[in-house]
Amino acid sequence: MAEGFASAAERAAFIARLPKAELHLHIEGSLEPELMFGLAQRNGVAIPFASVEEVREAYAFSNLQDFLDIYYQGMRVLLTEQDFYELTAAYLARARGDNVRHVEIFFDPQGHTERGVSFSTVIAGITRALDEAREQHGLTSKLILCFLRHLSEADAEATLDAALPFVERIDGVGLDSSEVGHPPSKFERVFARARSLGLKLVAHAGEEGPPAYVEEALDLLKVDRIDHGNRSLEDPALVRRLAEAGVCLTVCPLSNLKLCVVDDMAAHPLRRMLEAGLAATVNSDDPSYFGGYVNANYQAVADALDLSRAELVALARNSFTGSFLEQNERDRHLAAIDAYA
Ligand code: HPA
Ligand SMILES: [Zn+2]
Repeated sequence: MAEGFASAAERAAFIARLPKAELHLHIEGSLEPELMFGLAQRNGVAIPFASVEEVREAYAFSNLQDFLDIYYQGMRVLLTEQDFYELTAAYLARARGDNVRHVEIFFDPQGHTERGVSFSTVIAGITRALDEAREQHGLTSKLILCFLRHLSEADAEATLDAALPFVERIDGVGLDSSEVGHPPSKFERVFARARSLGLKLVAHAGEEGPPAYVEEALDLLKVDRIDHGNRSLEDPALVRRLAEAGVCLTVCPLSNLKLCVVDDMAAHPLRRMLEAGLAATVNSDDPSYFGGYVNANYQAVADALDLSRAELVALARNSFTGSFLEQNERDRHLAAIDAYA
């Protein structure tokens, strides 16, 4: 047992009550099978599953694309403002239950607008739930619009145009979907425009793609954070650069296992990242599809790697220092972690 914990149960209780932020969460990836069924029925959308159990059985993936195919199919049940509200409210309730104090949520507007759902419908439903959580529970949030990298840069530009009337509600842009063959360089111009609008910038890189994609995200897109970043470890010079610049990595242990980015949780690189001085964090990515929300991710990787109290505290601290919260807000959360630990 790692230093400081008498048992696995004691570590689980420590994780459960540790204040944390979640920085890598696709709201469409929090669609639980029960809600998928309910919305399919309410909206008259056909889904190729007979039961909730059948849906869960379909969640066996051998790579990112396997997952994406089912993820885009799942989101087809989301049609109305109320649907997006219920989706987001359900995630926020789970996050609160995990003692998450701040969330930075991705959404994929192109997955909806291409089906005829308007940008305003999507953003109205999501922000209604975010505002409610802030007012009722003090759970703060930022919203990050992701461009689908398997589509063209022109499509991303059109999506940024569609976002302009709502830019006050959007804190940043990101890049997700099929990574290999769609390098960050493909989106250099649209990221430059987002930057000129004052938006924060993030990108998925080094999940399946090579370390060079992480470098491109830094050099060409000028991102503030790297989502995943696992394959950075293959390049010692890149590791040194990320560590020296304090670039936050939003790591997703259960996602990595489910998408075969790691073969075994015991081989997960999280401790190696911390030992290399990287600002790694723990996140759930698509919790409904990958088998757990943020505490389940901390739990799975902490058990497999026998993480210590100090390592868990470092991960939680990194989640706030890597967030887009204002400095005084970050300091308030860091003080809460110090008081708890
Ligand atoms: O883990 C992911 N990687 C890339 N695209 C995604 N879209 C949702 N989740 C993911
Ligand atoms: Zn992701």
